[in-house]
Amino acid sequence: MLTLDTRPDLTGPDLSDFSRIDFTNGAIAAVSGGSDSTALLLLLKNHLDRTAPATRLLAVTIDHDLRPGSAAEARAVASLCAERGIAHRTLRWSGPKPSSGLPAAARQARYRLLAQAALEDGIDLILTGHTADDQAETVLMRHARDEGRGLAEMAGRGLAGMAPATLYDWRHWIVRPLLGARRAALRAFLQRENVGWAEDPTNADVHFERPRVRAVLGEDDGQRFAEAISLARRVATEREELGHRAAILIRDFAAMPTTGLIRLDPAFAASDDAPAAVYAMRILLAAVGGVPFLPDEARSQALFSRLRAGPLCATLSRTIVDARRAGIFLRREARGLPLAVPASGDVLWDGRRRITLGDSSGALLIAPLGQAAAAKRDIAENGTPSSLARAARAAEPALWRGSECLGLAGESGVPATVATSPVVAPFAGFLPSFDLAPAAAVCGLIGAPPAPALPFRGHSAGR
Ligand SMILES: Nc1ncnc2c1ncn2[C@@H]1O[C@H](COP(=O)(O)OP(=O)(O)OP(=O)(O)O)[C@@H](O)[C@H]1O
Repeated sequence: MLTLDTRPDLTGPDLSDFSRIDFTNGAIAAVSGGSDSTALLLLLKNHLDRTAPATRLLAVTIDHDLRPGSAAEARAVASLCAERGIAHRTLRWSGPKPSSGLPAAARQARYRLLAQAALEDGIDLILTGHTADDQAETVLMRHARDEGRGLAEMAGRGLAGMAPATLYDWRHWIVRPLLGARRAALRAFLQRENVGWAEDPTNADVHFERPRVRAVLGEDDGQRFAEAISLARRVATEREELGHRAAILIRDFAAMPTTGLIRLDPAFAASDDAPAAVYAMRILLAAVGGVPFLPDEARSQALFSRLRAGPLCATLSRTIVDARRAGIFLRREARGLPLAVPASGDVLWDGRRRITLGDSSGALLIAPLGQAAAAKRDIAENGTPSSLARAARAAEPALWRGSECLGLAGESGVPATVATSPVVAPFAGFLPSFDLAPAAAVCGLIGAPPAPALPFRGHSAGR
């Protein structure tokens, strides 16, 4: 099981956090030029020089183009890399910047550009310099949003903080080898090495939430820091354990009788492990609805209690839950399905399907199959109520030429160049390593491609 290493001190050459990472296919170090990521770069370089000097190492700096000094900071990283014989690239976030939610948009752009560099250079592993300080700040910020709950109470899963590894876009592993390190220790290391770093003025700008939390963390004697880290450790362990139990329930009780329709055995609602059942249900609701986040816990609990009480039909997370004697059926609601889009390129459709379209004629469209076309299709006789199977099919993506429906991908009449593959919606963008087990269970259920194995020695996907 992956847990946070909170050793407060580290010295460069003895840093052990790299030793379990599999560098076979090279690594990208995400280096802003700040102290943490500069230390990451030098520690990593030392480690690779000692253990695997032939490893491909690429440092990537994202120039967010938000401050006048950002290009110069990127150049400073480039010259440090040149001195140390490390390949380096700068990628610029060009285009319009939003007037609100800037930190979140910058973060999104940063990951997108890092992934672009990874793709272009054929390296899947990305390392960032997040530290134990970042972790404590993240946990306290999330906790502040969880108003009304005491720090010791059953905490939301977000309080697990950042995972040691997160799969981005179901493709690139982002690993955070310095999560156990304190920023002060990293700065001391850089000072010993005589290497400077850039100070980002936004880090001290109290208009932003993180610098405010950072200031609070610096106020006491490390008490709040220690509490936040130990909370994160505890919640991370609980979250992984709950995920494993939810995965077992999904494997034991869930099936997909037809595309787009999930059936839970009625015994699911009678499960002894109600917390795991609610968690499994939240994950399935998000997956069926094509939503990147889990539905609200309290509403999900209420729905689960009603499921225990008997038949119902309810909607949550864009998913219709239809519980009857034949089973508990989940399907995408018809409301809010995507409008017709031209069939070309690579599309994430409705958050649920990755569609690759080889058509460049411009004559084909992707749109929901719809009720009329679904009514004309044969439905397999497998005990599933045909009305439910048809309703689920109606919300599936189909290929159209004008008003003529060519059918669903994979059917005869649909060009073989059109391929569709299911997506595990709540984890498709970011899959924290805490959640590997339930993600693997949903993958198996809906036939999505498995997540690439964790880049740690001795680990495989799903554990
Ligand atoms: N502009 C950037 N270019 C490349 N990587 C970045 C950039 N900004 C952040 N990162 C990566 O994300 C991590 C966490 O980001 P955060 O914003 O906390 O760092 P920072 O304060 O900008 O810099 P540092 O972590 O180096 O002190 C960094 O350690 C780094 O690995």
